[in-house]
Amino acid sequence: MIRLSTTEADFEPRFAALIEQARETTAKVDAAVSAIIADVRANGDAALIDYTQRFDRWKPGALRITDAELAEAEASVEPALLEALDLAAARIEAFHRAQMPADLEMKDAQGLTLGMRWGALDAVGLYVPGGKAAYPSSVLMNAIPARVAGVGRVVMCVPTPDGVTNPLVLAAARRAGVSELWRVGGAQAIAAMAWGTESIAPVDRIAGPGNAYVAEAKRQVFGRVGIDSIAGPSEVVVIADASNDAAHVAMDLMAQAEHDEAAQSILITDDAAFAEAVVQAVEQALATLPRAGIAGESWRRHGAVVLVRNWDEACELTNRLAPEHLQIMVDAPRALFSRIRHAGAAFLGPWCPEAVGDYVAGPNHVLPTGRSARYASGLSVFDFLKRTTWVEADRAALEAVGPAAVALARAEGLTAHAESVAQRLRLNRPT
Ligand SMILES: NC(=O)c1ccc[n+]([C@@H]2O[C@H](COP(=O)([O-])OP(=O)(O)OC[C@H]3O[C@@H](n4cnc5c(N)ncnc54)[C@H](O)[C@@H]3O)[C@@H](O)[C@H]2O)c1
Ligand SMILES: N[C@H](CO)Cc1c[nH]c[nH+]1
Ligand SMILES: [Zn+2]
Repeated sequence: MIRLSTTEADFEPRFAALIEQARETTAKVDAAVSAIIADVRANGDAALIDYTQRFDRWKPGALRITDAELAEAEASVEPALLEALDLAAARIEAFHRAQMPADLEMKDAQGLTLGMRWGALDAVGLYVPGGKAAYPSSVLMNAIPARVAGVGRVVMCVPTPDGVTNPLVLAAARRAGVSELWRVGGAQAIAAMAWGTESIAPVDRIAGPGNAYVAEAKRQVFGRVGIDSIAGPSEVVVIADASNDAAHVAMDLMAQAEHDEAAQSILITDDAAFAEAVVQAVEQALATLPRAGIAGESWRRHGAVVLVRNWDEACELTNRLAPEHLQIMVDAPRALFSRIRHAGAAFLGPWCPEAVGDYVAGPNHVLPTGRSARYASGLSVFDFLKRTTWVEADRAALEAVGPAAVALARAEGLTAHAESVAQRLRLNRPT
């Protein structure tokens, strides 16, 4: 963990290095990932089985998880957990249904009718992480928007380390309407969904979070398929003033740190004593957390406490960090939020820990990382929809706008373009 203060002379290079850390995570694994993708393209299922043996420590007899296994798993989950899953699912569905856009149709002054029609993708691949922890919540976050958008074939890949399948993951997949479930993880799963293998038919777009290997693999298959965003190792920036409980802030930082040694948790505050209280509280938390190994490593390697002179500085630094998650725990958090341009998702006020967004708030927890929140957004129904624009014209409409099209086509030297309009209007060719 590093301590930074905007009053220090060497602040700028040290802060720049902190920004780079998150980007470097996926860059470090790019060669390993391209080799895995090439192998899956060449050797299909055999490569998937080989990598599962190597990275997940077991050899699958069958790659696909059957409907019977899904039903059996669901039956084994305690009812209280299924109720929690259903509450989360209902809230996620309500929020994503509210996102569904309307088609557009307008008739303009020249008499053309112009439209934009939304349509669902045919087949999508969802990655649900499962290396260091199982993520039933990520099943819901991935699959519900896909289903709400109207996707026909919803494929899901999840690693099952040591051959152990998490029953709640399977229950979530069943309830969220996943059509095919495969026990494959990592870059090999992304390659399989992008290129196809003997058993897994390729999809049109891949969504979902994962570790550095998964995030880099999505980046590398982009173009062959669409992707949602680079949703890699988790990140949080907490902007907090001294009125907060240091133990709460420490736990908010550790909530992301416990995902992955590569995760990044950053506190920005204007109070030096509060900063130290949070650092102490983090140490205390690490003494009790079951995942202290991962969280401690993440905190030591990528954690930071940044002391600022004022909230203007906090906003500027946050915009440069473009974190996946931002918690704002100051007076009038909305006013400060209005000055934030780059963050995947924001959580306002002391009663809104980010973990509420991970599970039950409703907005998606699959969010851009590695500073990609500067240009990307969290998963939504829009990742499973695409637009087709359309135009309808009658003779009068073509007469109104056609001559301008002819003039522009001739200016571009594209005679067939010009003629396709001109002949309809019986215009004369230029001499
Ligand atoms: N950004 C988001 O929206 C979001 C949401 C949830 C989780 N996450 C992140 O997802 C990640 C989950 O990571 P995880 O590891 O628990 O599960 P994971 O499923 O993402 O990764 C496990 C897979 O990684 C591959 N792998 C591991 N070591 C490898 C190696 N040396 N070489 C090649 N491949 C290797 C294996 O194939 C393994 O199956 C965390 O980083 C977490 O922070 C992000
Ligand atoms: N915080 C993660 C996104 O970075 C999502 C998650 C799932 N379960 C718990 N947390
Ligand atoms: Zn989380």
